[in-house]
Amino acid sequence: MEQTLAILKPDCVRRGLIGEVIRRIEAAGFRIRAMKMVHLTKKEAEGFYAVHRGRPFFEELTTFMSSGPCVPMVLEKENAVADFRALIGATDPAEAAEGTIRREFAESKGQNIVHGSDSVENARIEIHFFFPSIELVDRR
Ligand SMILES: Nc1ncnc2c1ncn2[C@@H]1O[C@H](COP(=O)(O)OP(=O)(O)OP(=O)(O)O)[C@@H](O)[C@H]1O
Repeated sequence: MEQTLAILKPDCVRRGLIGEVIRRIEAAGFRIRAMKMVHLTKKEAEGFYAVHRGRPFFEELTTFMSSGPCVPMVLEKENAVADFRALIGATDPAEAAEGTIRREFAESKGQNIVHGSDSVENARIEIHFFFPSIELVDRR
Protein backbone atom coordinates (compact mmCIF):
# COMPACT_ATOMS: atom_id res chain seq x y z
CA MET A 1 0.00 0.00 0.00
CA GLU A 2 1.48 3.38 -1.02
CA GLN A 3 1.90 6.32 1.33
CA THR A 4 2.15 10.05 0.69
CA LEU A 5 2.75 13.12 2.83
CA ALA A 6 0.06 15.78 2.86
CA ILE A 7 0.20 19.12 4.66
CA LEU A 8 -2.84 21.25 5.41
CA LYS A 9 -1.03 24.57 5.05
CA PRO A 10 -1.37 27.58 7.41
CA ASP A 11 -4.10 29.18 5.24
CA CYS A 12 -6.21 26.01 5.58
CA VAL A 13 -5.85 26.10 9.37
CA ARG A 14 -6.40 29.89 9.63
CA ARG A 15 -9.57 29.79 7.50
CA GLY A 16 -11.16 26.97 9.49
CA LEU A 17 -11.05 24.49 6.61
CA ILE A 18 -9.28 21.55 8.32
CA GLY A 19 -12.48 19.52 8.76
CA GLU A 20 -13.78 20.17 5.25
CA VAL A 21 -10.47 19.23 3.60
CA ILE A 22 -10.04 16.08 5.71
CA ARG A 23 -13.61 15.06 4.85
CA ARG A 24 -12.74 15.24 1.15
CA ILE A 25 -9.49 13.34 1.67
CA GLU A 26 -11.29 10.51 3.50
CA ALA A 27 -14.18 10.51 1.01
CA ALA A 28 -11.62 9.97 -1.76
CA GLY A 29 -10.52 6.74 -0.09
CA PHE A 30 -7.36 7.81 1.74
CA ARG A 31 -6.65 6.38 5.16
CA ILE A 32 -4.96 8.74 7.66
CA ARG A 33 -2.00 6.86 9.17
CA ALA A 34 -0.48 9.75 11.16
CA MET A 35 -1.36 13.38 11.77
CA LYS A 36 -0.26 16.27 14.00
CA MET A 37 -0.37 20.05 14.22
CA VAL A 38 2.98 21.87 14.15
CA HIS A 39 4.13 25.45 13.86
CA LEU A 40 7.30 25.28 11.74
CA THR A 41 10.13 27.70 12.39
CA LYS A 42 11.47 29.58 9.35
CA LYS A 43 14.54 27.31 9.44
CA GLU A 44 12.40 24.16 9.48
CA ALA A 45 10.30 25.44 6.56
CA GLU A 46 13.53 26.17 4.65
CA GLY A 47 14.69 22.62 5.39
CA PHE A 48 11.45 21.05 4.18
CA TYR A 49 11.49 23.08 0.95
CA ALA A 50 15.28 22.89 0.45
CA VAL A 51 14.83 21.75 -3.19
CA HIS A 52 13.25 25.14 -3.95
CA ARG A 53 16.13 27.17 -2.47
CA GLY A 54 17.16 29.77 -5.05
CA ARG A 55 13.72 29.91 -6.70
CA PRO A 56 12.13 33.40 -6.74
CA PHE A 57 9.24 32.30 -4.49
CA PHE A 58 11.43 30.58 -1.85
CA GLU A 59 11.33 33.46 0.63
CA GLU A 60 7.56 33.96 0.27
CA LEU A 61 6.93 30.21 0.53
CA THR A 62 9.00 29.62 3.67
CA THR A 63 7.70 32.78 5.38
CA PHE A 64 4.13 31.62 4.67
CA MET A 65 4.75 28.04 5.78
CA SER A 66 6.18 29.30 9.09
CA SER A 67 3.43 31.93 9.59
CA GLY A 68 1.17 29.67 11.67
CA PRO A 69 0.39 26.08 12.50
CA CYS A 70 -0.02 23.49 9.77
CA VAL A 71 -1.21 19.88 9.80
CA PRO A 72 1.09 17.28 8.21
CA MET A 73 -0.37 13.81 7.74
CA VAL A 74 0.61 10.46 6.30
CA LEU A 75 -2.02 9.19 3.87
CA GLU A 76 -2.30 5.64 2.62
CA LYS A 77 -4.05 4.23 -0.44
CA GLU A 78 -3.19 2.32 -3.62
CA ASN A 79 -1.43 4.84 -5.87
CA ALA A 80 -1.54 7.41 -3.04
CA VAL A 81 1.03 9.86 -4.45
CA ALA A 82 -0.56 10.35 -7.88
CA ASP A 83 -4.13 10.08 -6.63
CA PHE A 84 -3.54 12.74 -3.97
CA ARG A 85 -1.97 15.10 -6.52
CA ALA A 86 -5.08 14.60 -8.66
CA LEU A 87 -7.37 15.29 -5.69
CA ILE A 88 -5.64 18.59 -4.83
CA GLY A 89 -5.20 19.87 -8.41
CA ALA A 90 -2.63 22.16 -10.02
CA THR A 91 -0.37 24.43 -7.92
CA ASP A 92 -2.18 27.52 -9.24
CA PRO A 93 -5.88 27.33 -8.23
CA ALA A 94 -6.82 29.19 -11.42
CA GLU A 95 -5.44 26.25 -13.40
CA ALA A 96 -6.70 23.51 -11.07
CA ALA A 97 -9.41 21.22 -12.45
CA GLU A 98 -13.04 21.56 -11.42
CA GLY A 99 -13.79 19.69 -8.19
CA THR A 100 -10.20 19.68 -6.90
CA ILE A 101 -9.41 20.94 -3.39
CA ARG A 102 -7.24 23.83 -4.61
CA ARG A 103 -9.80 24.91 -7.23
CA GLU A 104 -12.48 24.94 -4.55
CA PHE A 105 -10.62 26.62 -1.68
CA ALA A 106 -7.20 28.06 -2.61
CA GLU A 107 -6.82 31.80 -3.00
CA SER A 108 -3.47 31.98 -4.81
CA LYS A 109 -0.48 30.01 -6.04
CA GLY A 110 1.37 30.88 -2.85
CA GLN A 111 -1.49 30.19 -0.43
CA ASN A 112 -2.88 27.02 -1.94
CA ILE A 113 -4.32 25.17 1.10
CA VAL A 114 -2.53 21.86 0.78
CA HIS A 115 0.74 20.16 -0.11
CA GLY A 116 1.18 16.68 -1.57
CA SER A 117 4.41 14.77 -2.24
CA ASP A 118 5.28 14.66 -5.94
CA SER A 119 6.92 11.19 -6.05
CA VAL A 120 7.13 8.01 -4.00
CA GLU A 121 10.78 8.77 -3.22
CA ASN A 122 9.99 12.32 -2.04
CA ALA A 123 7.05 10.98 -0.04
CA ARG A 124 9.47 8.80 1.96
CA ILE A 125 11.77 11.77 2.61
CA GLU A 126 8.90 14.09 3.56
CA ILE A 127 7.20 11.52 5.81
CA HIS A 128 10.51 11.05 7.61
CA PHE A 129 10.86 14.85 8.02
CA PHE A 130 7.62 15.11 10.03
CA PHE A 131 7.30 11.57 11.41
CA PRO A 132 10.86 10.26 11.89
CA SER A 133 9.80 7.25 13.92
CA ILE A 134 6.89 6.06 11.77
CA GLU A 135 7.09 2.57 10.34
CA LEU A 136 7.03 2.78 6.54
CA VAL A 137 5.90 -0.76 5.99
CA ASP A 138 2.86 -2.41 4.54
CA ARG A 139 0.34 -2.94 7.35
CA ARG A 140 -2.87 -4.12 5.72
N1 LIG B 1 5.15 31.42 -8.44
C1 LIG B 1 4.91 31.12 -7.17
N2 LIG B 1 4.62 32.07 -6.27
C2 LIG B 1 4.39 31.79 -4.98
N3 LIG B 1 4.43 30.55 -4.47
C3 LIG B 1 4.71 29.56 -5.32
C4 LIG B 1 4.96 29.78 -6.71
N4 LIG B 1 5.22 28.59 -7.29
C5 LIG B 1 5.13 27.68 -6.31
N5 LIG B 1 4.83 28.27 -5.13
C6 LIG B 1 4.64 27.61 -3.85
O1 LIG B 1 5.64 26.62 -3.67
C7 LIG B 1 5.03 25.35 -3.46
C8 LIG B 1 5.91 24.30 -4.10
O2 LIG B 1 5.97 24.50 -5.48
P1 LIG B 1 5.83 23.29 -6.48
O3 LIG B 1 6.17 23.78 -7.84
O4 LIG B 1 6.57 22.11 -5.93
O5 LIG B 1 4.26 23.04 -6.45
P2 LIG B 1 3.40 21.84 -5.94
O6 LIG B 1 4.21 20.59 -6.06
O7 LIG B 1 2.08 21.90 -6.61
O8 LIG B 1 3.17 22.24 -4.43
P3 LIG B 1 3.45 21.41 -3.12
O9 LIG B 1 4.89 21.00 -3.21
O10 LIG B 1 3.16 22.39 -2.02
O11 LIG B 1 2.47 20.29 -3.19
C9 LIG B 1 3.63 25.49 -4.06
O12 LIG B 1 2.66 24.66 -3.47
C10 LIG B 1 3.30 26.93 -3.80
O13 LIG B 1 2.74 27.08 -2.50
